Amino acid sequence: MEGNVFIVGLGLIGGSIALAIKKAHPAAVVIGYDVNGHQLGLARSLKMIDETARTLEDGFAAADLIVLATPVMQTESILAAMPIEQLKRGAIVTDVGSTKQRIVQGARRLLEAGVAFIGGHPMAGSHKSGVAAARAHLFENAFYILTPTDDVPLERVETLKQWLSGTKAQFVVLTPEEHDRITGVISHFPHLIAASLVHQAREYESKNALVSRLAAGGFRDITRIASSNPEMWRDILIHNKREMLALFDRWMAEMERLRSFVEEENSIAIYHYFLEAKQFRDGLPARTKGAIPSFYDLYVDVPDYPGVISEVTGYLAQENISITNIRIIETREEIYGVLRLSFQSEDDRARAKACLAKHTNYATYEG
Ligand SMILES: NC(=O)C1=CN([C@@H]2O[C@H](COP(=O)(O)OP(=O)(O)OC[C@H]3O[C@@H](n4cnc5c(N)ncnc54)[C@H](O)[C@@H]3O)[C@@H](O)[C@H]2O)C=CC1
Ligand SMILES: O=C(O)C(=O)Cc1ccc(O)cc1
Repeated sequence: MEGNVFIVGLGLIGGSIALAIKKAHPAAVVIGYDVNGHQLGLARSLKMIDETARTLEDGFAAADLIVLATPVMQTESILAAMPIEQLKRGAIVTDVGSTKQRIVQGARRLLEAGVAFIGGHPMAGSHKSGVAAARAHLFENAFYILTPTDDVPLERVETLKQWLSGTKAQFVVLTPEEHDRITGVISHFPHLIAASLVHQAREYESKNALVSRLAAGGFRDITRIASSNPEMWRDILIHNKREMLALFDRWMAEMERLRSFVEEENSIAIYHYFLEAKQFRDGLPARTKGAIPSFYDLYVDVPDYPGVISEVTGYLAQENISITNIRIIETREEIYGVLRLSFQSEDDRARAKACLAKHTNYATYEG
């Protein structure tokens, strides 16, 4: 597609969207703006954007597609101040915020003026922030939720999907209310729980320094998301306050129930509690695309020396096994690190496992 795309907020998500748009639409001109001059300069020097806008107004006036990739509170303020009369006729406005009701509500003034605002939320990301962590493939295989209101013609939604086709995400249309309810339970509330578990461990740590040294395995898995950006999550929780409060009530009632099982040493109830949770979790569509993007992961214990990643990827390349994602997980011990390789299919993962067993003695396990 051709035209001007204006991306406001060149961080992890804005940068990744810019890369995906440039990849799919080389003829488009991607213009960027960020209040942080360093992020903006970096995006320009990494060639994620073609131009920088001097002011927000300059960018808005030039754009056929406007992508607001700022933290949710800022997105609300930008929408409130957007000079509607200066927008191009037919321009589409979207955002990438993790919450939707307040943002779509804030965009009502655009919708009332006939501007197509289509709320968006790519359901993938990272605990990292900033443009340096942006990747064109960040959203590959992930769900990308769109929340158009009834006033937006379907054909505009299709145009937006085409603009975003380079994300290789799977689009799902929901109402803003459905979006906030679902993401509340699977994403927002879990961040809160993860942070609270870390607080609990930290309190114990003050009594026994061994706590953090022994914190491994399950604790690290369940608290990974506590390393996310605190400002971003503060704003998300406030935006989705209504759902959070409802979830707090349910969670506390659930904890009371569970507490009583333990207090009464009700082994049958405890066993069933774990069993039912296991059955539901094991049955999540991990083999297809879940709400949290899932891949066929293979964990490889690799010695911590330079070049080990290219060694591993080199063997896989020799056998034409393609990797959709690669990540180094925090080193668990001094000598070994864990490399997480993601594949598109079970078959690719099995081939990779066999390939690495043939060429190396690194332990592998599926995740
Ligand atoms: N980080 C993640 O994993 C995901 C984040 N999101 C959503 O994407 C949005 C952006 O998040 P990230 O890219 O992670 O954050 P980030 O911190 O990496 O980037 C945000 C950028 O917006 C800029 N910014 C802030 N206020 C601005 C303003 N008024 N005008 C122009 N630029 C401004 C900041 O300087 C920063 O460069 C948030 O709304 C978040 O809810 C959605 C999916 C995943
Ligand atoms: O890294 C993780 O597990 C995340 O939770 C990433 C993420 C963060 C915010 C979103 O709105 C969607 C996905």
